[in-house]
Amino acid sequence: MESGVLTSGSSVVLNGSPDDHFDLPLVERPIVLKFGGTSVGKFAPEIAQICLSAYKSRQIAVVCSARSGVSKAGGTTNRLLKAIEYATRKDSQKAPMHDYEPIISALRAEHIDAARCIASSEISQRFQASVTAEFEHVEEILTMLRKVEVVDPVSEDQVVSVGEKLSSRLLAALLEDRGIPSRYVDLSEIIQFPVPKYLSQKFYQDLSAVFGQHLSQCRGQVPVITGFFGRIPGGLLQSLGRGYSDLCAALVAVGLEATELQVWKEIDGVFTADPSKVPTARLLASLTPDEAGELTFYGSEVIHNFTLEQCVPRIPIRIKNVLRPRSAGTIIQPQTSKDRDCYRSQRPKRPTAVTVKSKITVVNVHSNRRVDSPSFLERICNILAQNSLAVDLFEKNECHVSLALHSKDVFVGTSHGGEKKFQTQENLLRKAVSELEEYGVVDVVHGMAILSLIGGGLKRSIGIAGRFFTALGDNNINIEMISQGASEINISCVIEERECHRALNVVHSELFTYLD
Ligand SMILES: Nc1ncnc2c1ncn2[C@@H]1O[C@H](COP(=O)(O)OP(=O)(O)O)[C@@H](O)[C@H]1O
Ligand SMILES: N[C@@H](CC(=O)OP(=O)(O)O)C(=O)O
Repeated sequence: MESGVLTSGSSVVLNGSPDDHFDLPLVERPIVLKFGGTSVGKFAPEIAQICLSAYKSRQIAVVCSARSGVSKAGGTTNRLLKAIEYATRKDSQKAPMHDYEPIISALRAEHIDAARCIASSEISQRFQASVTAEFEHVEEILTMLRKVEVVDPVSEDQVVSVGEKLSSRLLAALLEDRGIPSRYVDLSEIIQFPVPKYLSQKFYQDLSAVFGQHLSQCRGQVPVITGFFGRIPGGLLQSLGRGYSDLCAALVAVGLEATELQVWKEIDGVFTADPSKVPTARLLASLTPDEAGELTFYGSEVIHNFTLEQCVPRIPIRIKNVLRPRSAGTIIQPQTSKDRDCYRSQRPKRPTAVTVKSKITVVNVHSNRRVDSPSFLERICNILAQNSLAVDLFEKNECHVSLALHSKDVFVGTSHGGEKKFQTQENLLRKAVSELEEYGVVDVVHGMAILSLIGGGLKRSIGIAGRFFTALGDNNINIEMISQGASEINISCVIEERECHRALNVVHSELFTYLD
């Protein structure tokens, strides 16, 4: 088969071995490489080199997020969102510090400056012209928004999508510059079919098939794809939130029946603990999708949940480091339910990783016994649901319930004018607590963290929980709440947030020394 030719596949089978899921022979299935914002922002030439090496031996497709500088917080997406916020402020004409123009000028200058790594002046000029045109369009939208002083989801998406459009244009230009036939692929208006109100798995299956068909047109060229896709009524940002480019890469991988999705970061892969907090943490060669999902949920977000959901059980995901491309990274292998049972029985009887999730509030409700035990639980769940409060850990006995909640702003709807409405979790909690007080004495403890031990082998391991809690106790780390059972691969407890760094290290040296 011709190098770089992509073919789409659309079969979807949810059981059987991973290779049974595909129509295409192995040789025709590409690798999808996804690059995050900080990597594209800092290491575009290194990324071009990675693509070149991969392209020499395989068919590849590339997905890019918007450029960031040192951190995602100061990245293109955040600054475009800030520009929208300034444009729609009611006092935008009056307050010079809320002028969005300096933000746009700086972004334009940075993108033009990024063209420095393109050697060919012709390719560089073409890229720079696209930067100018994209920002002219952004300015037109922002001028309109300044007049109406409110943002609608379509305009928000149009502005935000420019981040991914320009990073993908940059990488496509760089690949062309390095002699790889490449094609910039804009997915920001790819959805031309009815979108259901709730984004179901069927919708994602249809979408990945559409991506696959669209990309099969890149005959003989490496597609460099915007990690932004749309249009979704209500907006991509509002429907999915941040991290959508990981989802996009997963859907591209499914649509192209990729042999592997490689998510390139600035870290070697998944470690036994966050290496920025635990210096002795070790790189894990492999991880099950269940373990990766638990790790992500409980604070170690190395891989986005969306990506896992779409790739599992079909496509392996490999986390790799843009700065150490020769390192094999960490692979998350798809598993069928049969594999899972077999794997669990073979998994070492020890934990895989320890993680911490901060910004936790614990709510304890001691029943006044005005309602019986089952109704007590039902009322509590209703109050939480009515107040849009999600619970991370839940413990109950006959007359006592403890809840651990992660504090974040909660999206509670859109006004008639299209304005997004958020509530801080604190406000939602205050209201919920006043309602819970009808059923008992409520106390609220802020400044907590969830410490979790994750591992496929935990269920069959005797004595691990004991060593986990003893290590904490021996080091005077107080445990506010314990939970084991909701997931058989996770043992969690709630501790004070100020102790979480120490707790991670204490638990790591007690339970992960087998690696030394
Ligand atoms: N178990 C873990 N293994 C690897 N990284 C972890 C783990 N837990 C937390 N992290 C953190 O996740 C981040 C992963 O890196 P990266 O994805 O490149 O950063 P970003 O989230 O800024 O894109 C790092 O900041 C790392 O400290
Ligand atoms: N640029 C988007 C999409 C994204 O997924 O970014 P990253 O791959 O850098 O996490 C965001 O900031 O949310």
